[in-house]
Amino acid sequence: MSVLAGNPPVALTIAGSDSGGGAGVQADLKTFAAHRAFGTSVITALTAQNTVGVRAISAVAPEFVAAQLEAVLDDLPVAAVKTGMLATPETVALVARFAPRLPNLVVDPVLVASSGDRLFTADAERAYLELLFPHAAVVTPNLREASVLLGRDVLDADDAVKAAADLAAYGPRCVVVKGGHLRGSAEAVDAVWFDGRTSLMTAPWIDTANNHGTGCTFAAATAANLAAGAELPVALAEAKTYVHAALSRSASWSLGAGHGPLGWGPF
Ligand SMILES: Nc1ncnc2c1ncn2[C@@H]1O[C@H](COP(=O)(O)OP(=O)(O)O)[C@@H](O)[C@H]1O
Ligand SMILES: Cc1ncc(COP(=O)(O)OP(=O)(O)O)c(N)n1
Repeated sequence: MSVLAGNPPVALTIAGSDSGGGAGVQADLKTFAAHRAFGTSVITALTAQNTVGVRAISAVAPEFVAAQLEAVLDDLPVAAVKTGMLATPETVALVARFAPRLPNLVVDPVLVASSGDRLFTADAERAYLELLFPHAAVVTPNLREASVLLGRDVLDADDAVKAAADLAAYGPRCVVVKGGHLRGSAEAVDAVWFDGRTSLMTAPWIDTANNHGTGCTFAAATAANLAAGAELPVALAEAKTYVHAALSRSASWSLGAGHGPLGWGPF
């Protein structure tokens, strides 16, 4: 048994609960643990969800989200933060007010689950752009989220490159437009805008239906790497490698009738 010398880095997820354990807070805490970060959580919504879809959502009142944030931040040395499902524009505004206390802020603007179920108030997405993006170290929309945020189609790698640059105008230090829903390529391609330049980040494509929670896992791994002191480009590259490994581990599992979870480890 190995014993850690000193304290582990502390990471915080501000996100919704996925009862099925594949996405949301559950995915984030498992990802933090796999990175040897001490995970803390502020829950913004409960979802009754499984590998097939989302059956019901109950948003947590913003005052109670604030109470959770105060409790964690008043006591624990949080070194990086990931936001996932924030559910309502009121909660986006609240998290933005806490931004000065949220170091290394990774914003995954969760709007719609891959199952097609909405996870954020319709037509209120500008709250993300105007209130939260300016505080982010990195924002990580998928293709559909980039489309909704920009009000135009983002369908292929060229569109993703342009979208990353356009979203950067809202003030985050870095933008990753994730290409996990691009089809017909041997590679999983993401567009990254950083320091005024756009590049592509790639990994071999894993052919599996067990892809529920890839976005949560990527953002949480990035936050865990930042909490451990990694520079942003390294944090992103290592998160990409980790998602690939986690997808490989669970590729042949059959947990649930729909899109199954990732193998975060140590399985
Ligand atoms: N089948 C796959 N094989 C390899 N990488 C993947 C696969 N699906 C998604 N990814 C990667 O997982 C990360 C999350 O992307 P994506 O699935 O688009 O996010 P979301 O879950 O938010 O829709 C990205 O780095 C993407 O390239
Ligand atoms: C509670 C909760 N949060 C986030 C998601 C979306 O997860 P994500 O990894 O972005 O994507 P998919 O698994 O839907 O592809 C969720 N479903 N539930």
